Amino acid sequence: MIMTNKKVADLVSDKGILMVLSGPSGVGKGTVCAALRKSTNDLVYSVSATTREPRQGEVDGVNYFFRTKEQFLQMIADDELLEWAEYVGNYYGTPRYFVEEVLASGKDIILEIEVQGALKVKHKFPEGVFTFLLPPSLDELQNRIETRGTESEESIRNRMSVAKAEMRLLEHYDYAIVNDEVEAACRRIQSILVAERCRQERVLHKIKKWMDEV
Ligand SMILES: Nc1nc2c(ncn2[C@@H]2O[C@H](COP(=O)(O)OP(=O)(O)O)[C@@H](O)[C@H]2O)c(=O)[nH]1
Ligand SMILES: Nc1ncnc2c1ncn2[C@@H]1O[C@H](COP(=O)(O)OP(=O)(O)O)[C@@H](O)[C@H]1O
Repeated sequence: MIMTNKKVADLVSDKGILMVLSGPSGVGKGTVCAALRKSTNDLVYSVSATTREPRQGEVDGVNYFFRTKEQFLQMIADDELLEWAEYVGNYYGTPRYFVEEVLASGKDIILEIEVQGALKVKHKFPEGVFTFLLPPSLDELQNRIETRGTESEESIRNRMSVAKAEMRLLEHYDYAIVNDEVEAACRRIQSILVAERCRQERVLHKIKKWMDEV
């Protein structure tokens, strides 16, 4: 059958984009994701499971699925997690089915996860888009963790030392964004998503197949 009437736009838009957003504790990942959730309807946020205690104001099922260590280990055993990692004494993991469903429905999804988990996702989803959020400076990073007021002195020290190790893994990411100002960081992430939707490799095989058929 001649398929010259088929719309190219329909051809190229099927699966959504998986974006991973990493960055040191306190850089503003949560703040930037919350702003993106408000302003961008077609970007879905993946809610992780964790064994850490909820902070004041955090809601189960919105910020995280708060689980006991036993429950978390059971999720691993049941293969319910796309990836998981231990970070400063707690477990964190991404529920797998939700991510798969969102991508299959054609929507984009953002995973706010630390670097070990991000590298595991990269292995499973090499076509994912890996973005690293950088602080304007290390002093400002420490200042942000301190002003957030959620961590003990020990937790701040641990997070700052992990931060330096995490920033050394920047080379594994596709994009680096400085979170100097929240709105500007959001605009940069939205621009990345727009550009990635047009990335030639995402559509090339479909266009080739279509051209072979017409
Ligand atoms: N690997 C992995 N890391 C996660 C996940 N969810 C959150 N994280 C990361 O775990 C780290 C600690 O998160 P959190 O306790 O909320 O502390 P914060 O970064 O200081 O706000 C951060 O780097 C998060 O991005 C997940 O599902 N998997
Ligand atoms: N661009 C920014 N400029 C100034 N303060 C910021 C900015 N982004 C986030 N913050 C503040 O820094 C602190 C840490 O942000 P948060 O989103 O909790 O970081 P993360 O999720 O990366 O640990 C919060 O108090 C937040 O209000």
